[in-house]
Amino acid sequence: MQNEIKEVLISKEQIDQKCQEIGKQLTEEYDNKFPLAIGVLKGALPFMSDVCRHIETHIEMDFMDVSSYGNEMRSSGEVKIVKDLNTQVEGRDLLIIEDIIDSGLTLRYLVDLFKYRKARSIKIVTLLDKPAGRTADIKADLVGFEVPNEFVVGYGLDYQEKYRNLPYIGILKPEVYGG
Ligand SMILES: O=P(O)(O)OC[C@H]1O[C@H](OP(=O)(O)OP(=O)(O)O)[C@H](O)[C@@H]1O
Ligand code: HPA
Ligand SMILES: [Mg+2]
Repeated sequence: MQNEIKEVLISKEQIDQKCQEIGKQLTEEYDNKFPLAIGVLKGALPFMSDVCRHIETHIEMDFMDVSSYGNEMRSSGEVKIVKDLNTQVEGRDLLIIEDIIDSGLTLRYLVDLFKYRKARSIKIVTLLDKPAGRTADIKADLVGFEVPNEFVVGYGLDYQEKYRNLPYIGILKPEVYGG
């Protein structure tokens, strides 16, 4: 698996450090507010797991499984809900946890959905932001790292369901995707 990576963009140590910093900020922001932290599966799983362990105030956790990339490197443009929340969001302070904002279509869809469901507040934290990919109008409240306009994998992010278990963020060798 490791020999299929062309370049490590963000190391495990950088990610660990960032999770600590973001956890500290979220602790201050949500102290005594009992927010609902919503992990967007599957990509956000490692980031949510690591960042939540640095939040030192009560939070509730739920998950939404949405998919728009399938096995492709471009968004299909259609966000499919694979699994909805189990929790009512009306009147709640929501913290959406994402691995990456690329086109922004996934988050645009989710934010509109949670507004319609009458959330009290909605904030977005994302490990990665790829501004050059943006087609929808959406911005995160907290961003870990900006990434260039390349397809990245690792730490939750997949190419054809592989590489999610890498501990760092990297770029694949072109031959892996037949480039
Ligand atoms: O800003 P966007 O262009 O919408 O891209 C971001 C979304 O795409 C990926 O999910 P994907 O649909 O691949 O599902 P997955 O998390 O299960 O891999 C990623 O995990 C984000 O949720
Ligand atoms: N890598 C993996 N999954 C993604 C990406 C990416 O760069 N952008 C949106 N989903
Ligand atoms: Mg994916």
